Amino acid sequence: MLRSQTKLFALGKRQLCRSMSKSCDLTLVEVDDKTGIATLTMNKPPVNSCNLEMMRALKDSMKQIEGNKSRGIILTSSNNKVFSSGLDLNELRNPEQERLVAFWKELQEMWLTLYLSNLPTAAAINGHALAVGCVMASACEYRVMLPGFTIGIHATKFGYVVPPFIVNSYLSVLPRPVVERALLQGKIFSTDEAQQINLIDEVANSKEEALSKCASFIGSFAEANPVARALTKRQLRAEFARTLLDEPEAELKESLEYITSPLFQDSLDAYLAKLKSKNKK
Ligand SMILES: CCCCCCCCCC/C=C\CC(=O)SCCNC(=O)CCNC(=O)[C@H](O)C(C)(C)COP(=O)(O)OP(=O)(O)OC[C@H]1O[C@@H](n2cnc3c(N)ncnc32)[C@H](O)[C@@H]1OP(=O)(O)O
Repeated sequence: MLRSQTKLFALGKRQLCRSMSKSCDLTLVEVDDKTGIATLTMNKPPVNSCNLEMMRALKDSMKQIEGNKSRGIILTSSNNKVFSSGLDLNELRNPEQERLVAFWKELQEMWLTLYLSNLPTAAAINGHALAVGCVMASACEYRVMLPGFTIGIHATKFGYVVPPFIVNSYLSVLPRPVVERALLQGKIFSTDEAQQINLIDEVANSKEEALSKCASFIGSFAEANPVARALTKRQLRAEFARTLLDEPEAELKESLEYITSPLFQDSLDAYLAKLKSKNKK
């Protein structure tokens, strides 16, 4: 702990906060003293799956960064193979009602916090970004990805209906016909394919380069008035966030009904068994 803090200071970075779970720091926030840009690192082994605590940690970290007058947020991962594997599927399997409600509300709030952040946001995608991993990257304003990884929302492949706000995440970066085809096919894109359709903005050859490209993007707003920028962004994005801003309870109800249905639970069982069996072969 002390050694890593010393290293952060040597790099001219301040450690703003750590969101702790019982056994590890779920998120790490470092602010570059020179640029004022905060790097928010997802740090939930093994694959940054988003359970209730992880999404709460992400939301709290983003709010803390906004409150500390940082100039922008770069979202990345401490795992050099996986940016995020999306929702923690164990949260959806035979869920206890109270926890499921808290979990889904946290997903809604985490997404709104990122999508409507007052600050410029960028994702340094240094590993696979699947399902909600892709949704988080798409909620940022800019995406830089390393080669050799995959990104996409493959929900329909394993029997999940894609909720409207997740559709909207895609719609804010991709043209409608591309979104329709990608979601209906459950398409997972390689880095090259993602660049071709503009799901990502740039490719970088290392995490450092990705962080630097994200920082340059955030720096491009240096001349913009932060309040005018934030309010304009909110106006531009409000339409896609409307369902969750106006009717979160209705979206929650619809999702809970679907998640607890035998149809969903059966396909989840089969999918989880397939995922686990991969490691037993
Ligand atoms: C209108 C009605 C609305 C209804 C709405 C309801 C439906 C909502 C659905 C919305 C859509 C999507 C939401 C999601 O995000 S679902 C999550 C989907 N994610 C995945 O399918 C990712 C699966 N994981 C992988 O493909 C790979 O793990 C990886 C990310 C490519 C990494 O590969 P790896 O070889 O490095 O690691 P691996 O050995 O596979 O995994 C390590 C252990 O982690 C477990 N694990 C992986 N991903 C998850 C996950 N998402 N949740 C829980 N657990 C996960 C994996 O099983 C390994 O465990 P173990 O070591 O074998 O025990």
